[in-house]
Amino acid sequence: MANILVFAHQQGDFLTPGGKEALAFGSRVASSIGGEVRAVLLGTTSEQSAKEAIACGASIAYNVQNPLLAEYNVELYVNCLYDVFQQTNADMMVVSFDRMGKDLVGRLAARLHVSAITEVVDFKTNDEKLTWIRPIYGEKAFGEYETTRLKAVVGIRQKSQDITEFTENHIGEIIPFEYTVSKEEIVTKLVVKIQAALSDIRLEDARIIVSGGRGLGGPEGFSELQTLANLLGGTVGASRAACDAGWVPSNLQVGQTGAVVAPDLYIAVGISGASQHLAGITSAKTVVAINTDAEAPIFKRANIGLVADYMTVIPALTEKLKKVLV
Ligand SMILES: Cc1cc2nc3c(=O)[nH]c(=O)nc-3n(C[C@H](O)[C@H](O)[C@H](O)COP(=O)(O)OP(=O)(O)OC[C@H]3O[C@@H](n4cnc5c(N)ncnc54)[C@H](O)[C@@H]3O)c2cc1C
Repeated sequence: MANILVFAHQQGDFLTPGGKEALAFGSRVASSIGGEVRAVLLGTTSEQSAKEAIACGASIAYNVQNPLLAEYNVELYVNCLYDVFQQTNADMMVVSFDRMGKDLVGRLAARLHVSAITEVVDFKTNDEKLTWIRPIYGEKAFGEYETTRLKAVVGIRQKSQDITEFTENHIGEIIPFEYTVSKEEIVTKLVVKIQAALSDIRLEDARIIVSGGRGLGGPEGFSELQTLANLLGGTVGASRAACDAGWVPSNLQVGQTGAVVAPDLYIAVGISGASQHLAGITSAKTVVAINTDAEAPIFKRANIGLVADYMTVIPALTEKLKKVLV
């Protein structure tokens, strides 16, 4: 019977959507190949998130209570997850491939000497082989990758799993897990924390995103997008070109190498719509594009398109909305 260990990442007392997705995926694999899901929670002081992990399908939730783990540190997290994996004889580790997962998956797989499979959205089983499915070529195709043995660290693509079907009635056990480390042993130290985001709403959780690209011509344009986003109760995103230019912090980047988002409304302003950008917005419900170039690829993805200069459209739209909403 396979022992599938899931890193159930929590924020405060609750699991993150990514942590729940990883549990949902682990549960699907477990019921398909015959196995059980165990969750590992790092740095928790309350049992609330461990109970949630059990409601999400875990038969055991290992609660690693160490105050040094309260703050994310890649070195500590890899060491601790490695210990839990080895000591619980796990066969496979499932991790959400969110920002933290992108940091962890490769390092953990290297430590464990197992395969790392990233951006996984689905799987198939046949003849004791597992086939992992992940988008390739900027979502234009899906690749299938076989592993002949279970041992692997699997990174689940964000927003790819259904997390609506959990039941509070699932029964499981919370087991405290001892992980000891002294401050002196930690090589990587957090020196300073810099508040980078323009908004408190995480891109991955936002219902409305107003995103800007190189077409804004500079950082000033982003203040206008911020005003519009605030009015709509949303947040600001950006293309890689705008982030690379230093106009906004890189944590606002949407796309293949940035955040994968699934808002109800995505307003792309001065963004051409390169495949790498579109890879981050495949799950956006309604896309509005504002671009001066009628041939820009973003219009193929957009539900509503305006061939116009953003400098005329955004202030007019903001004024109109102020009258209606404020
Ligand atoms: C491996 C790899 C990974 C990548 N990952 C990402 C990623 O995660 N996210 C990402 O975004 N990119 C990514 N890129 C970069 C991507 O290929 C594009 O270069 C980038 O998305 C372009 O950004 P942009 O649309 O802002 O700029 P541009 O392509 O330069 O487009 C600017 C647009 O603004 C329009 N415009 C100009 N003036 C105005 C105006 N006044 N009003 C309205 N519109 C105007 C122009 O017509 C144009 O369409 C990646 C590239 C590689 C190679």
